[in-house]
Amino acid sequence: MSITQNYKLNLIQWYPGHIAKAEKKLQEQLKRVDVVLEVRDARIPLATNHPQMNDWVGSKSRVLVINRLDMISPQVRSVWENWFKSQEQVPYFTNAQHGQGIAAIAKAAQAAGIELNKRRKDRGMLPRAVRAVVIGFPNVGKSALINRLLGKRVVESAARPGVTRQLRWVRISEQLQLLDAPGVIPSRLENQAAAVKLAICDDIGEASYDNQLVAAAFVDILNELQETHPHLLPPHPLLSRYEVDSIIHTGEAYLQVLAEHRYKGDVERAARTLITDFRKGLLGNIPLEIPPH
Ligand SMILES: Nc1nc2c(ncn2[C@@H]2O[C@H](COP(=O)(O)OP(=O)(O)OP(=O)(O)O)[C@@H](O)[C@H]2O)c(=O)[nH]1
Repeated sequence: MSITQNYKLNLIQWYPGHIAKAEKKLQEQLKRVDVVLEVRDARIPLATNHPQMNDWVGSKSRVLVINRLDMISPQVRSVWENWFKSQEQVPYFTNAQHGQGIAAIAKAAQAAGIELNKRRKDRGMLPRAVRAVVIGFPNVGKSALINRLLGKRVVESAARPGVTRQLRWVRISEQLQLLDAPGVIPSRLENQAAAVKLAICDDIGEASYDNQLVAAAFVDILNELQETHPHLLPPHPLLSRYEVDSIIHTGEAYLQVLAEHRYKGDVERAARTLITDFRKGLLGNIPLEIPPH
């Protein structure tokens, strides 16, 4: 059992109506496509998986995109690659900000079209372009991925989700067309260990939370990983940046010590700085999850 499961975060639940509405919108999008491009955050590939995903995708083809490749080390990428392989899944690693790995995504989606058109031909139907949608948790890089696939900006990156508008198809190639709006997976906050990781990575959408609890959980996760997998982390990431090491402290105690050392005792400022520095990559490439055994 992970340390973070002991945290009771003050995460505000989405209203049930809100979740139902988001799920309905997602279903509307999924209904229209042959292929689902599912985007996850490379720092937390498991917390950015939704327990209902298999049901939603059903028998459609699925391309598993692990985005923010630049935020994990090559070693961490490699252990995830092996783990997904052991689960009989193929992960496609991307950096949607700079365009790495994008061509392989388009190719994988198009490959699904070959099967599709074989079936159509058998039924005497004309071939058509394969239809796809990009889905994922808030802020994982869905819009950036769509824009990269298109090679131009059609979707406002970082636009707030929830605005209803007409679904439109955009053509990526002769063989592939894409819904221009990404599908947002509604947060499920029952799993607090996953929720805290989503909050640390800013992948949780419109929920509010206690910065100090989130920052303390971050330090606890980091300490745990430093003990179990030191070779997968940068050496002493907090000591290097703040001149105070975390390893001898609990997350909560570390915030106090850091606040005293650098922020005149302002614990909230220490917490916000920690989270922001992590999100900006200023602490180095730190994964918050490594594959389970
Ligand atoms: N470092 C890094 N940043 C990325 C990457 N992909 C996207 N981003 C950035 O992450 C932020 C969120 O990206 P978006 O494309 O808006 O994410 P989204 O999933 O569409 O977000 P919502 O609209 O909130 O659901 C933006 O500032 C992007 O520039 C990546 O691979 N690496």
